[in-house]
Amino acid sequence: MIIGVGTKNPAKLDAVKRLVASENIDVMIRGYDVPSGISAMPMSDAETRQGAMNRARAVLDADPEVTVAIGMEGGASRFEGDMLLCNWGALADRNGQLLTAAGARIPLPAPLVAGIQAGRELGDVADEYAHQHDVRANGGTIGILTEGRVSRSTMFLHILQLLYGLYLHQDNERHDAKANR
Ligand SMILES: O=P(O)(O)OP(=O)(O)OP(=O)(O)OC[C@H]1O[C@@H](n2cnc3c(O)ncnc32)[C@H](O)[C@@H]1O
Ligand SMILES: [Mg+2]
Repeated sequence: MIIGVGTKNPAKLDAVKRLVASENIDVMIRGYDVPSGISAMPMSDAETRQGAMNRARAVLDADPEVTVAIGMEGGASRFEGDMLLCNWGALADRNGQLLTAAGARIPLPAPLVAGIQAGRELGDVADEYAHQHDVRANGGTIGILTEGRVSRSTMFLHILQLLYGLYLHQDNERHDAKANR
């Protein structure tokens, strides 16, 4: 069985590796450079979730060998005067199932908000803010802002645990429905 992931970003792929290891799932993980179909810096929950769903569907289209596809997308979302870091994941399978789940959210500090409001990508602004290179592929903005307590990979792992749990739950529901017929 092959799990296809709609990214080449190591922080996101690491989250999938950690899920597979912790759940003891016997699969191969493949990363695909697929389009998210949204802007490079999504500015709402709706757009961010759409990006995650688009990536998952695009992976199923890209490789017929993939049985389950995952898309992960990061973005920002306005909430009561704050700009929150927001992240979404999507899981799609060949039976037309499409599940989504969101991750932890924290307000972005003013310098980061100013950067993305000026139309820049958060990853670039975060590099400058933290004086680091390629924050997006390593601990992520959430890692910087939490002093390493929660990395981008750990945040996405949580989303993947939600998705995998939801997927198992759907499966159980289907079996129960069949048994009660
Ligand atoms: O290669 P892909 O999978 O596209 O990975 P990415 O790092 O570009 O991540 P996203 O497209 O999901 O994120 C959309 C934008 O938000 C930025 N971003 C989101 N979350 C971030 C985080 O925790 N740390 C750094 N940048 C982040 C990212 O750099 C992009 O500009
Ligand atoms: Mg991107």
